[in-house]
Formats: sequence, structure tokens, C-alpha cells
Amino acid sequence: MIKRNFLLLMASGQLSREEALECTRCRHACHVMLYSDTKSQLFGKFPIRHIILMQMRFDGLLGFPGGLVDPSKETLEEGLTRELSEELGLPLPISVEDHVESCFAPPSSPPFSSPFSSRLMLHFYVKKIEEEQIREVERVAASTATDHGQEVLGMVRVPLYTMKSGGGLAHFLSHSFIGNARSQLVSSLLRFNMASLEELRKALTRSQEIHSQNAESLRAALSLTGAQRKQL
Ligand SMILES: O=c1[nH]cnc2c1ncn2[C@H]1C[C@H](O)[C@@H](COP(=O)(O)OP(=O)(O)O)O1
Repeated sequence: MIKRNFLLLMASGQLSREEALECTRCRHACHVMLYSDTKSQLFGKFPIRHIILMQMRFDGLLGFPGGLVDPSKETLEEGLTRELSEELGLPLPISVEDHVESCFAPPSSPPFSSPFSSRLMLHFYVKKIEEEQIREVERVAASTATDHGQEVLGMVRVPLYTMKSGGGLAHFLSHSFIGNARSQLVSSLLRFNMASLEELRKALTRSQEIHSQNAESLRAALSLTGAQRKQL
């Protein structure tokens, strides 16, 4: 059983932190999912359960806070802590114990990277903090963080609930994410028991449907710009 799990892990492309650091010719990027538990409810009836922070990046994609780190100059965790102070505006030390997974970035990441740039190794961390700390991060990130309004357009929370209308997690998952950020989110929700396998399967299936509907509405919006051009 252990061997089977190990083989599955290898097939999934996951590397240990140490294995990943052996790639000295790679660029390394570290990102973190910060979360807290909460008892609050949306509209007084949908339990929010956990506050999970992601961000709207400068390129319009959703991702986690973090960035590029040069392991020859600093440890991965020092680099990630430095990136967090720029993006979130306050010290939030990340340690080796918060490391969850490392892997090569998918070939399409980032979307417009040059075929000549060296391979990108992604290191992912998850850190649980208090609800009050999460609220403080949101306040400071939007007011004093140096990257606010530049590299980071805003912090966003991940809705874990599903409303009668279907609104919630499925819509969130249907947005566009940088690199493997969507997989990082989904696997962390499972790993830390924040959503069940069944909930995630349902939400992701619904996300695929929403995606096809979005394609329709994009076609409609595009045809609108065509009509406007003719009028000019
Ligand atoms: O959240 C993420 N999950 C996985 N990969 C990511 C995430 N955010 C970015 N990336 C990839 C793609 C980026 O080009 C590199 C570098 O990250 P970034 O945060 O853009 O780094 P800098 O701010 O430029 O240092 O990682």
C-alpha cells in the first residue's frame, strides 16, 4: 500500500523540498496558502468554515501570495517571508514545517514565458493562522503593502460553500489561475480536510459547465465589439 502511494506520488510529479532544491539550474518560486477557521456565516445561514486567502494578480490571474526566490542567496522560507512582507505589508514568518509540496511548473506556466528561460520549480506552503490575523493581513495588504495596486490588485477569499443557486466554490474554481495554483488549492482543501472529495468533484464538474457557458458569453461580448467597430 505504502509503495503504491509512493508510486502515485512520483507519477504526480511531486518532489520533496530537498529533491527540488537539487535543481540548481531551475528558477525557484515559493507561494503560500494562508488560512484560518471561522464560525462566521454568509447571510447568517451558509457556514464560511475557513477563510482562505488568494490574490488577484497584476496579470488578471488568481494565485497565492509569494514569488521568485534565489536559493543561492537565501533559504526558500526566508525568500517567501520577504515576498510576503512586500505583498501583504506585514511580517509573517514561514518555516520549513509549513512546506507541503514541490514540483516543476506546468509547461504553460507562466502563460507567455520564453522557451529559452530555465525551468521553474514551484514550492508550495500552507500556514494556518488566527482569524484576527487573517483580517489584519487583509487590512494591511489593502492599505500599506508596497505591491498593492501594482503586482497585487487585491486579496480575495475562497468561497467554500455552495448555495442553492450553485454559486460559491464552483464559480470560484472556474476562474483563470496562474500556473498550478488551482491544483494547489484543490489538493490543499483535501489534504487539510476543508472540503470532501465528493464536494470537490461536484464543484469541479460544475466549474467545467460554467467554463463552457463562459465561452458562449465571451463569444457574445466579442461579437458586440465587432458591431461597435462597424458603427465607427
Ligand atoms: O500561486 C501560484 N501557484 C503556482 N505558481 C505560481 C503562483 N503564482 C505564480 N506562480 C508561478 C508563475 C510565475 O511566473 C512564477 C513566479 O511567481 P510570481 O509570484 O509572479 O513572482 P514574482 O512576484 O515575479 O517574484 O511562479
